[in-house]
Formats: sequence, C-alpha cells, structure tokens
Amino acid sequence: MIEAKQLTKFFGDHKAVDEVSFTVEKGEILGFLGPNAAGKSTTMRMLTGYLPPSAGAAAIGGCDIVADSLNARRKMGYLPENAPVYEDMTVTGFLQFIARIRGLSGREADDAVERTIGKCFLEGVRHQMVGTLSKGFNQRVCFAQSILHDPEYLILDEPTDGLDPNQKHEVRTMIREMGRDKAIILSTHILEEVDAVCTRAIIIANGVIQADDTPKGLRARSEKDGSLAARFTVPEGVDPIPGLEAVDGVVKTEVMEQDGLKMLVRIYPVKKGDGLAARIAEYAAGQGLALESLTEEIGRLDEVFRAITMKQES
Ligand SMILES: Nc1ncnc2c1ncn2[C@@H]1O[C@H](COP(=O)(O)OP(=O)(O)OP(=O)(O)O)[C@@H](O)[C@H]1O
Repeated sequence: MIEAKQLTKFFGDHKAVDEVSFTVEKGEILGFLGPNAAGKSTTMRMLTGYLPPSAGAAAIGGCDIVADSLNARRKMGYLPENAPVYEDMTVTGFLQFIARIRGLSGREADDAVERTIGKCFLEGVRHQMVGTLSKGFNQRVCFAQSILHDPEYLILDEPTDGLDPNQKHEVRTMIREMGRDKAIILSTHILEEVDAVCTRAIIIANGVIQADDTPKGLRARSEKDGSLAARFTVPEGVDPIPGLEAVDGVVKTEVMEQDGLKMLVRIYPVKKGDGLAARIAEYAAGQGLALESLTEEIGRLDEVFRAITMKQES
C-alpha cells in the first residue's frame, strides 16, 4: 500500500500541500489531477522521499519514507516530472547502469534490461545515445528506468507527457497491465487518461484534496449526468416547455437549440434513472411532438474538474 498521512509542505510562507491523506492499494491506479501549481509534483516528491515533508508522513509498502527510506525506495519506481538521464550513454548502457544502482548484477541485470527494453519498445534505439533521442523516446527511457526492477509500487509524474498519440496509447496499455498487481499513482492534465487508465482519481487544488472518487463517481457529480437530451419537432404554434416541465419527475428544462419547429431540449430529472425517458416519450406521443431522439447524458470529467477547481480559485 502507498500511504500519505496529512502530508504538508511549506515553501517559505506558501503552503503548497495542505494535510493530504490517501491510500492506494495493489490493483489500484490512482490518477492525481489538478490545475497548474496545485501541488501534484510536490506531493509525489514527498511520497518518494525526494522532498522532506514539513509535516505528516508517507509510507511505501509499510516502510516510512523518511525513517526507513532505503527500503521504501527499493519497493518503488519513480518517474519524476523532468526525469534526469545521462545523455552520453547508450539506451542499453543507461539501463544497465540503473540495474547496477538497483543492486542487480550479471545475468539478473541483463535479464531485467532486456525485459524492460521489450516492454518499453526501445529495441530500435537501444544503441543510440540517450542525448540524441526524440522527446517521446527520451520519455520512454525515463519510464523504463522507473520499472526496471519490477517494483510493487509506481509513482509516475505525467508519464505520457511529450508522447505522440500512438505512444500514449502504448504507455497507457502498459500502465493498465502493470496496475493489475501493483499500486500505481500517476499525475496527469489529460482527463481522458483518467478514463483510459485509472480506477480512482483525486482532484487537488491549492494543495487541498477536493475529490477522491472513481471516474464514474466523479462524472456523476456533473449536473448534466443522467439528464435527457430530447430532439423533436413541435406542431405549429405549440410551446412544449410548460407541458414537459409538468411531467412527473422533471426538475427543469433547458432549450439547447431551436431551428423553426425543431428543438433540442435538455430535461433534468429529480432522480437519475427512475424511468423518466419513458414518461417523456409517452408525453411527446400524446402531444403530437415528433420525437427524433431521446438520449441520457453522461457527465463529463472536464466539467466536473472545472466546477471543482474554479470554485476553489474564486
Ligand atoms: N522548490 C520550490 N520552491 C518554492 N516553491 C515551490 C517549489 N516547488 C514547488 N513550489 C511551488 O509549490 C506549488 C505547487 O507546485 P507543484 O509543482 O507541486 O504543482 P503541480 O500541481 O505539480 O503543477 P504543474 O501541473 O504545473 O506541474 C507552486 O506554487 C510552486 O510554485
């Protein structure tokens, strides 16, 4: 388990991280989301022992990151935001160097390097100098060093930053696979990454956790989640809105589009999933509204993210 207990960090008078607490179990992939300067990297640097907390504590697999730092670091892989690499080494040479730092030697080190080169799709550049790699391949090498010793716990600061769409897809697939038996935290600005990879997400703003939920649970916080989008044509001279608002279980409606007699109306239910769509369809048929489509909306993470983080800023 990765455990953060009231982690707090001051830089001078500025409280960058404010009593952040959470746990991540094996089998979980936690997305760490937040606007710029929210405190994501600072939290990760404290979790990995690169930055001492001003208050609070962190433990990796039961080892305190300050009091039992060496054991905690052995158990984890860390991909920092601007990961340092040795530019004048070849990719293979760099990974062999990392293997030695991780205490591997001989056959064990060779096997770990080969396995990682395969996993991270680095075969084609294995003899190239790290300093001459493209940004995306450089990021893959950084990722490779974090998983070389097959750690139980992984902390990844923006792991797909700088990758092209195909590479992003490959790295996400890899993270998902590794997430089956490891505990993983990844920070990202990309909300689709949360849907693609994470089993849970934390939204942090101004150093404080604002939400900690599954992607589905976060989407459900959107006002639009569970609302109905009804597209229909009304008979000449008919205003359908008062009648729609009087249907049992409707809170309010919102006209999204109107073009002559054609309308798109959003209908908000009192309670999600209580069969309102059937009642709306029945009402439309009774009133001669020609219903073209009636769909249930799914809340969007970007709306929830904006609502949560903007509220914090204002
Ligand atoms: N070494 C430091 N000295 C002083 N202030 C710092 C230091 N590191 C971070 N900060 C400040 O702490 C706050 C949080 O920074 P942090 O890098 O953790 O944010 P972040 O959420 O990772 O942002 P981004 O998404 O932009 O990478 C910011 O206001 C930043 O300027």
